[in-house]
Amino acid sequence: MKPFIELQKIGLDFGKQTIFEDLNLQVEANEFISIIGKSGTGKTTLIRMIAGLLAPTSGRVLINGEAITEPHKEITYVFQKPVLLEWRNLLENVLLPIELERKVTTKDIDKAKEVLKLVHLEEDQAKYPHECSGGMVSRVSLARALITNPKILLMDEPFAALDSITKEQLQLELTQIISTYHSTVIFITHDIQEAVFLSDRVVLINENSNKVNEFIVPFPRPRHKDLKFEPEFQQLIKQIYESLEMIEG
Ligand SMILES: Nc1ncnc2c1ncn2[C@@H]1O[C@H](COP(=O)(O)OP(=O)(O)OP(=O)(O)O)[C@@H](O)[C@H]1O
Repeated sequence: MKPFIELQKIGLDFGKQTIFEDLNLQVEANEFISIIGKSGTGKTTLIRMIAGLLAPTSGRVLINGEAITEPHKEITYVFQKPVLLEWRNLLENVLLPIELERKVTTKDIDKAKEVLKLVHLEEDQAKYPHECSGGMVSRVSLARALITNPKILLMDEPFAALDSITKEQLQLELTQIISTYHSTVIFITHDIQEAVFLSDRVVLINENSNKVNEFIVPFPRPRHKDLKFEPEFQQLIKQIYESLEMIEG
């Protein structure tokens, strides 16, 4: 079976700086993978290429066997720093991707309310961004990504700025949401525990941004937060940590 997302022999230079030399990666449909690597290894650059926002210098990015040359309708990008429009309430912010394409219908409004409910913000839809906590802003950003039913969700450290309790709640919500939406997810994080808890596979990349190691996460879904205290879970974190230490030197 051909992979849903395939990076074939990717090379990328920014001027004299080589970011990728020969990166190969395959992602199956409905798979959740996390990418971990030291700051500056090219993780954001990698998902910008998958999003069609940046062309590789050599090699190809294929989605469902077709080369990506521009932003793709079925891909949604959740940024590191969520950007909400301050003059629009939360419901209106969630509706933005639809409005940029066409006239909003009552069905769209119902759908926006449904995704806001999924992220536990149904009571807050009339609030404005300045009235929201960091966790709420991240939830709105996730709801806005879901309204288009994306086949592929690219998430760039979406929870990095949150406190650990809020982060944990959002991780649990994300696992539930993904099982409802059947999206394929590529998730960037610096947090090994987060990567293991959320993913089917954790991919480590190094300084030359060539994939160096990957770890299959064998725990069945749905995953409960107590999984984090299981010895097998801790053992896998240790293995990834040691592998990361080795590639970072
Ligand atoms: N548009 C660009 N033009 C030139 N250089 C760039 C551009 N975008 C990124 N870079 C450089 O490419 C390298 C990789 O950047 P990238 O943001 O992908 O790293 P990252 O692994 O996501 O880092 P972090 O973990 O800190 O977010 C960095 O050295 C960065 O300065």
